[in-house]
Amino acid sequence: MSKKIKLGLFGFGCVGQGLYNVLNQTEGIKAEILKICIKNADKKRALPAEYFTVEKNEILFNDDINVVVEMIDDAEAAFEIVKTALQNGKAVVTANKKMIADHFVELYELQQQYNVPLLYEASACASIPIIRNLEEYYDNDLLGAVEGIFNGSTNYILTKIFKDNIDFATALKQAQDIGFAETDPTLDVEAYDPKYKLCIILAHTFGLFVKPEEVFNYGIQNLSTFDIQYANEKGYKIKLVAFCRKVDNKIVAGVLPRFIKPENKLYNIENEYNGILVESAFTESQFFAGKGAGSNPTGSAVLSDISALTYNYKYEYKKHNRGAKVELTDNFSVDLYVRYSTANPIDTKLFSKIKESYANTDSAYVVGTINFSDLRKSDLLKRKDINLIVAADSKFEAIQNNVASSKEAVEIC
Ligand SMILES: NC(=O)C1=CN([C@@H]2O[C@H](COP(=O)(O)OP(=O)(O)OC[C@H]3O[C@@H](n4cnc5c(N)ncnc54)[C@H](O)[C@@H]3O)[C@@H](O)[C@H]2O)C=CC1
Ligand SMILES: N[C@@H](CC=O)C(=O)O
Repeated sequence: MSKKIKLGLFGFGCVGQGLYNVLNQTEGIKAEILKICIKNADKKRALPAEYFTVEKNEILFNDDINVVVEMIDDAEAAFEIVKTALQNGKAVVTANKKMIADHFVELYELQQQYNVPLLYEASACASIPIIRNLEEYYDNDLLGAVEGIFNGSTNYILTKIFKDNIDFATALKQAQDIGFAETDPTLDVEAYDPKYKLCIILAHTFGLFVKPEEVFNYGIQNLSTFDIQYANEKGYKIKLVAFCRKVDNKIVAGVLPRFIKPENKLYNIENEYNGILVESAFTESQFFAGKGAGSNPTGSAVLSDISALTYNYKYEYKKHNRGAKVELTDNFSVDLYVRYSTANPIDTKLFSKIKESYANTDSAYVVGTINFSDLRKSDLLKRKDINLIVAADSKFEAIQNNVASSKEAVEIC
């Protein structure tokens, strides 16, 4: 795109205002905001009224606007906006991971059909430039795993709980007030938001398009003081970790809380920061960290995409287009801590090996090896008196034989 960038924005909330700020302060890029489509016309805003409209077609069918930037909090409305913009030959930049994950294949096809770029660096871990790195830097490397902290709000909450002794509800309220949390914060707390980001990462890491429903997510909604005490006694922190990893030529993926030891790079990733570990055959291991939520950091990722459009950058979905033949599997084992109430014991036959167990009058836990596929079918996931946390040194082992191995007796001490 050699001509000057004329922007039409959708949404002027946390990210929209961040983009406005960074555009005003940056040097070099020639981009001008022509119109901003908002939902609520009555809100007081710092810009002159002529910038704003509530009529989306004033942007979507405006011939002077060549780039649409979508930053609203409604995934379905966002999809309609993005689809129409692409169909009208307008390049699109979006921060909306839910919209992308829910409509990934349609969005991929729209880009091919209309030959217009759709860029979304801000959608996965905000200011960390992970998508373009997976596409470009790791073009010819052999990626083995990408995992890390993909959600700023839950990391902020966990940091406040572990470092500042602030309770969950207060920390969540703070994350909402600063603008880190989604409009529906259960998307953060129950790990849907990092799962949407993981769906995006999976496409650019392994060439795999998956529906969000196919990917497992378990958040920090059931975290109790018992779990926090257990972590503190062991010298661990708890972090919500998204992972995708090639195991025996299949891909294991999901989001679950994990106990993190001090020597793990994720241990010192605090507040709204995210951290991403990339493992590949040639680089072996690399680590990226940066702000994963917030107004200017996310605005900066959007700005970077707008800038990339000036040199005609588009995603080529290289791993997918090379014909990557990989699929998701649940057939792997993981070491899991399961905390439950003694009044309602769990079926310990689910574990092929129990490594640790404990019970007091109210609460009990076991740490043991569990088949992920059995876990997904079990009633453990529905119970509110239970919390699941991946053990600190757990590996993802492929299960060669699906027949449950002999169960070891549980010793409650
Ligand atoms: N807040 C953050 O740190 C980050 C947010 N994102 C994503 O960016 C998007 C925007 O997030 P925020 O700015 O935080 O949300 P926000 O709630 O602060 O702002 C969204 C704005 O969009 C407006 N809106 C809703 N529907 C609309 C429509 N049909 N037309 C025009 N305006 C409409 C709302 O009234 C609101 O003002 C979301 O998809 C979010 O997941 C991505 C990375 C980081
Ligand atoms: N709600 C999200 C915002 C950024 O993607 C988060 O907390 O990470």
